[in-house]
Amino acid sequence: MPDENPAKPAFRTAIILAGGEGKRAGGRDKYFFSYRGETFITRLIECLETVVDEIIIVAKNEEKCSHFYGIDNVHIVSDIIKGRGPIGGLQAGVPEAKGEVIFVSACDMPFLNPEVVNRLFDQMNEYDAIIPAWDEDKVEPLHAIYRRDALVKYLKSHKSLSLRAMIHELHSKYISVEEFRDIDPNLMTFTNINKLEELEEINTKI
Ligand SMILES: Nc1nc2c(ncn2[C@@H]2O[C@H](COP(=O)(O)OP(=O)(O)OP(=O)(O)O)[C@@H](O)[C@H]2O)c(=O)[nH]1
Repeated sequence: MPDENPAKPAFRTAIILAGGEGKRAGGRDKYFFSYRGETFITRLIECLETVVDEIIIVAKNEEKCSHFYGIDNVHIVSDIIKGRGPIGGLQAGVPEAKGEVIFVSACDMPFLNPEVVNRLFDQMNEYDAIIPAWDEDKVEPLHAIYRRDALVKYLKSHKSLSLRAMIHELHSKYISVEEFRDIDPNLMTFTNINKLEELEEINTKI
């Protein structure tokens, strides 16, 4: 008899970390930077809604993101304690996540590629985290997949606000970014814009 109830794929959450001081951007909110008239945060939502079931935006200032209220499957939460960096953002976002697996994204990645995100989800298996890596020293923990339970456990007992310490403690698998060149030849998905000059450059050159 055919299987009438095939295994449902795991519910997927994306967390966009939209806080930070943006010192290198002159104190500006990078998620409101625009690429060709569209804000980074809108571009991220448009990309991620094609590959996850819900999106959680963790904002330093929830009010500033209030125009995203009402978008299907997009939730906005505030940092519980401000100024703790990305780990602080995760402390607010992870408890809200319904997904067993979570894509964690920075807010300053305007060229996020949904196929790359999908491929990361496909690698999950028995690991706590799947982290793209350029080499041993340069890794992409804010363009990575995490198992929710592992994050919950880590965030309950962590002693450091360092992302590097977190991925070191988790059972992480590192994947060379080169694995994604077939779908994103220039690896644009990993581009992150920290400075006004970099913003100007992408809007004039690309
Ligand atoms: N929710 C939340 N996100 C944060 C926090 N700190 C950093 N982030 C996010 O984490 C990502 C990486 O942050 P960075 O670019 O390293 O730091 P930044 O503070 O945004 O920028 P700089 O001050 O220039 O270092 C960005 O998407 C930030 O928005 C925070 O305290 N809360």
